Amino acid sequence: MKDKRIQGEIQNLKPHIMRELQSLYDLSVPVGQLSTKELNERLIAVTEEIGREVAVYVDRKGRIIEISVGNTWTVDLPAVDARSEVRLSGVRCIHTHPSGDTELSDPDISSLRRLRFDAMAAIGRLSGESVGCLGFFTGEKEEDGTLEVQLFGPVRADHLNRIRLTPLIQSINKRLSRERTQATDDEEERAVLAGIDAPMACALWMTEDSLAELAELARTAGATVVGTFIQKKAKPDTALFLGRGKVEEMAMFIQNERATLVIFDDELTPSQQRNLEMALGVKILDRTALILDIFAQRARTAAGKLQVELAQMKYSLPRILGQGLVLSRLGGGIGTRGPGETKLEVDRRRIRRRIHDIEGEIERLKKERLLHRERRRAARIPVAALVGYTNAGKSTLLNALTGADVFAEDKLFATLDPTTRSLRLADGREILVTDTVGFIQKLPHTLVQAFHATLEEVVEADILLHVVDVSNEAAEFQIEAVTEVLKELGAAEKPMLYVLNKLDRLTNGAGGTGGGEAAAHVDTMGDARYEAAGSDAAGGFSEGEIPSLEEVHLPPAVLRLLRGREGCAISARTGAGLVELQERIASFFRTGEVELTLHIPFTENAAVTRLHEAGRVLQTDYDERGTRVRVRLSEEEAARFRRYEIS
Ligand SMILES: Nc1nc2c(ncn2[C@@H]2O[C@H](COP(=O)(O)OP(=O)(O)OP(=O)(O)O)[C@@H](O)[C@H]2O)c(=O)[nH]1
Ligand SMILES: [Mg+2]
Repeated sequence: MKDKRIQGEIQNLKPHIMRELQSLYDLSVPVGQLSTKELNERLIAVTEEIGREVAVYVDRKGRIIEISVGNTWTVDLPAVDARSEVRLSGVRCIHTHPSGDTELSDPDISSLRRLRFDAMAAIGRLSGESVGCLGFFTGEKEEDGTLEVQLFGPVRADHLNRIRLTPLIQSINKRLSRERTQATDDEEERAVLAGIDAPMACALWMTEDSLAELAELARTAGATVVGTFIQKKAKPDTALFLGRGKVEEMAMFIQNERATLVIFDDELTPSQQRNLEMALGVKILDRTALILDIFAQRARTAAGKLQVELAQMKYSLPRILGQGLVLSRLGGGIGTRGPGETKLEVDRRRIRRRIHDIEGEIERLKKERLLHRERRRAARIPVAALVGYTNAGKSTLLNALTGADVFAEDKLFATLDPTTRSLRLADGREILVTDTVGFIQKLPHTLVQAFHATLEEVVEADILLHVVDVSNEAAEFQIEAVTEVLKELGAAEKPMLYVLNKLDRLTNGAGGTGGGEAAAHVDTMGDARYEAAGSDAAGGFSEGEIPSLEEVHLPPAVLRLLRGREGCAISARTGAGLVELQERIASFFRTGEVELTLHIPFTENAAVTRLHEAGRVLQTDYDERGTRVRVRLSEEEAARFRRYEIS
C-alpha cells in the first residue's frame, strides 16, 4: 500500500538498518502533536549507529509520508505543495543531528523555508537525554522580504511533544494570509484568568479580590472572561507558573471554551510566558501586559501615548531577547495594541533606539510642564492633586468641585492624562485641582517610571486629596496600594487629606459591594437629604442645601477607614460633604499663614504689587501717606514685609 521508500544516502546501509527505517512508516503521531517518544528514540538510535542525519516527514493527520537519510535539505517531497504563498505545506520535518547539537542549522532553516514546513524539529541525545529544537514561521516577514522564523529550544524532546501544533499552525496561516487585520480585531476575545493562592505569601490581597479586579481589567480591555483558574501553591512553578497538571486541565478547558487568551494575575517571566504559550497554544498575557494594553487604548494625548509606548517597549525588550512570545505577537487584539503598531516586530536594536528617542521626547515634555508649574508657582496659586485607586471617583470629584467636564466612567483607568481646573474656595481663595491617572495594586514599575512626567503634578502639589471608594470591600488594601505607589514617586510624605467617596452607596443600607446605582435608592431609605443635594449638578452646590456631615450618621465602615487619618466623607455623585471638603482644603492652606495689616508709603508702591503676588490681599484702603493693606501671607513671606506692619 505504502511506498516504503527511503531517500538520500542509503548506499552503504546495513539491511537491518533499512528494515528499521522502513518499519518507522508503521508508526503514527497523535494529531496536533509534533512527534512521539518512540519515534524520537528510534530515530536517535539509528543516527547513533550510522552517524548520519535521519529525517521523517509527518503530515497533519500524523502519518509519516517520507523518510530520508543524510542532508535533509536535498530531500524531494512530491507530496508537499510548497507553492502557496499564503499557507504552510501541511507537513513537518523531524530530523536528528548526529552531534547532539540540536540548534537548527542554516541549511535546516532554508529547507524549512523552501518547503514551507509546518514546523521543523532537530533532535539528538545530549548527556543521555533526548533534547530538541523547533523552528517555525511567525507569519511575519523580515526586512529583506523572507519569512521570519522563530526558534525554540533546546529543550527536552518530550517537552516539544507537548506543544499544541494545531493552534500554532492556524495562527501562522492566518497571519500569512493576512485575514487577521480585520477579522481578529472584531473577533471576541475569550479570556481565561489564572492565579495562584499562596497561603504563606505576605500578599495583602485576597486572591479572589485580586482576580475579581483582574476580571474587571479584562472587561475594560474588551475581553469576555470565560473561566478562572486558581491553584493553591506556595510559590510559582519556575517553568509554567502553575503546576503541570493544572496547565493540562487548563488546556482542555481552553479547547472546550474556545478561549483565545489566558491572563495571569502576576507578572510572568519571559520563559514562563513562552512555555505556557507552547503548552496551551493560545496567547498568554500577565497583569502588566493587560494594564499596558488598556493604557494603550486609552492614551489620547501625545504625552500619554509616548509614555505608554515607552512602558510597552521596556516590558517587551527582555521578552524579545529571550525568543518566543510567538502567539502573543500573532493575530492582533489584546496585548498587541499600542500607539506604535509595529512595536513588537522591530528588533531589539531598534527598540533600544526608540526607547532612547522617547525618553528624550518625554524629557522635553517634562521641562515644558516644569515651566508651567513654575509659572503657577510664581502666581502663587496653590495646587491640590487628586490621587487614588483607579475608579475611586477622582474625575467625578473634579467635575463636581469645579464643573469641569472630565470623562468619568465605571471602567478602570478612565483617565490617563492630567487635567487641571481652578477652584474658588468659600473664603475666596483660588486653588488649582489636578486629576490624574489612577493607581492599582501591582502597578507595573515600568508604567510608574514612564508616567513620571505626568505624575510629577502629584509630586509637586501642595496637598494630595486621596480619593477612596468606601463602597469597595478592598478599600483598606487600595489605600495601601496607593501609598505604595506614592512612595515610589517620592510623594508619600506630602500633606494628605483622605476623601472617602461614594458615601451614597453605603447609606442605602446595602453596604459593601452593593448596587452601582445606590444613590437612586437613598430617598426610599428615608434619607432624602443627599438626593436634594444631588439634584443640583456639577459644581453648583451651595451651602444650606447640603447636610452637614456631622448630622449624618457615618456608617461603621467609613468610621473605620477614617480612624487615625485626616479626612472626610463625601459623595461626589450627590454632592454630600463637598462643602466640608472645601472647608478642609481652605483650612489647610490657611494654617502656616499669618494675617497682617501693613502700611506701605506711596514712595514704595512697588511693595503693594509684590504683596499681590506673594499672598492674598483681603482689604485695601488709602490715606494721605500711603496704602493700608490687610493681607494673608505665608510665614516666610510675612518676614519680608514685617517692616510695614502696623498695630
Ligand atoms: N455611587 C457613586 N458613584 C460614584 C461616585 N463617584 C464616582 N462614582 C462612579 O464611579 C465610577 C468611576 O468614577 P471616575 O470618576 O471615573 O473614577 P476615577 O477615580 O477618575 O477613575 P480612573 O480615572 O479610572 O482612575 C463612575 O462610574 C462614577 O460615576 C459617588 O460618589 N457615588
Ligand atoms: Mg478618572
